[in-house]
Amino acid sequence: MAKEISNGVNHGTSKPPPTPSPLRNSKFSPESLELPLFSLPLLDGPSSSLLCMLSNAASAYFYDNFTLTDANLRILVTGGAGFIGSHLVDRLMENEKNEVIVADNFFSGSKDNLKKWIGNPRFELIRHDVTETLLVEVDRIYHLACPASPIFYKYNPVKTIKTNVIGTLNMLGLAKRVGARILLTSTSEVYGDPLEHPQTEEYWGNVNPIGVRSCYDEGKRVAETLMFDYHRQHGVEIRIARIFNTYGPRMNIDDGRVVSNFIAQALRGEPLTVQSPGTQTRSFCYVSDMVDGLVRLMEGDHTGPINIGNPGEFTIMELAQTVKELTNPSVPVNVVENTPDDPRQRKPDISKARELLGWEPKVGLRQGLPLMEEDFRRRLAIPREN
Ligand SMILES: NC(=O)c1ccc[n+]([C@@H]2O[C@H](COP(=O)([O-])OP(=O)(O)OC[C@H]3O[C@@H](n4cnc5c(N)ncnc54)[C@H](O)[C@@H]3O)[C@@H](O)[C@H]2O)c1
Ligand SMILES: O=C(O)[C@H]1O[C@H](OP(=O)(O)OP(=O)(O)OC[C@H]2O[C@@H](n3ccc(=O)[nH]c3=O)[C@H](O)[C@@H]2O)[C@H](O)[C@@H](O)[C@@H]1O
Repeated sequence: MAKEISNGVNHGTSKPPPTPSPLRNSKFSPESLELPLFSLPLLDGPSSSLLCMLSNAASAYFYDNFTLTDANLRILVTGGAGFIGSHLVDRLMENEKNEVIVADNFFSGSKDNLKKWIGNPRFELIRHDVTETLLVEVDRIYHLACPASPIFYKYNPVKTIKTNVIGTLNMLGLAKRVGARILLTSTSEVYGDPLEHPQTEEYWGNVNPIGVRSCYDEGKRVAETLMFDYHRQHGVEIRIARIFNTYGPRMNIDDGRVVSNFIAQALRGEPLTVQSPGTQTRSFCYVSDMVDGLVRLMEGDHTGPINIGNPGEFTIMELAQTVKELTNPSVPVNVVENTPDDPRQRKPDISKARELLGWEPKVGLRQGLPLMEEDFRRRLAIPREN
């Protein structure tokens, strides 16, 4: 059972949940709708299937006839206390018609990231582990819950794979039951150590199934499979984003990812640790661009998978030199040992995102790094010297 921690109010089972929002809209007329075939047979018992039919049908009507800004949506964000999740919550809460529920176990996320929304009547925060079932009446599920830094996901690999597999199964079960649309934040790691470059969505990947990263990359691959099986078998409306390295304010300062490591090291005057050989490449997407892509994918018409990332490609050594130049030119750059199975190259082909979502990133690395540096300076209490 989820423990409620926000607003001093129990938002769990003590009061009946309001009707899903498309049904709450006064212009909705269920009689005028043809119910979709995929809601049959009644696999979950009559009441939930009926709810699913009505909600799916209502959504179809609703989105054909109204612009997004007219929508009253109740939105669940799993992993919403984390880095990308908390920025997504900010974006969703900006629309005053939205209600947002965050479910997070705070493994790598923090209530601090959401503090500006705590107490807002349109916002609820639930301490909840997605490996347990959750019942909330929602229209949308952004399913982000999963540690993303390799250090965090390798810390307890069995838990990581449970989060990816059982957690996604639970969220798909919820989506099916309440007729919600669900978006999975998958990863470029499904391409493994890619033999095709740049990576298109058609590429099936080159992944080690038994390596130390497998709990994460194979876990996400199974999560994608589950999404498509629920879609084909149960008609659940799905969206899959394949996210490429994303950076920005609110990353955990010591979470081990490369951009946060380099900025923290530069600010502390410590050597930047380039893991060998330093010629491996990554493509870095600023978090506001990522959130924009996720919302467009969720509200668009395409299941995906769709790559969302910045196609600008940098070697890790180039990244270190750029951080050094922008943040602290006096720090040394050291080459240190790498970890197993580190992908040698990564760059998204974003043709699909451009064509199907009308999306492309706007913030370049040299614009984004200083924004992140400001946030890290504030949190580390290292003011800029004039
Ligand atoms: N940031 C990136 O570069 C990147 C790249 C590819 C994919 N992604 C995906 O995007 C999502 C968010 O990544 P992020 O960078 O914000 O990571 P993050 O670690 O900051 O956020 C993950 C959130 O999920 C929560 N969480 C973890 N396990 C949970 C569980 N079992 N139950 C409930 N909550 C749980 C954490 O506490 C945290 O708040 C993840 O699914 C990640 O795989 C991120
Ligand atoms: O884009 C993705 O799909 C994935 O990107 C990252 O995974 P990874 O690229 O391995 O992230 P980092 O730990 O930031 O490493 C990037 C590169 O920097 C190197 N690195 C890392 C840290 C460091 O201090 N120095 C350093 O050189 C690593 O060896 C690696 O080559 C994310 O952390 C994953 O959650 C995400 O799924």
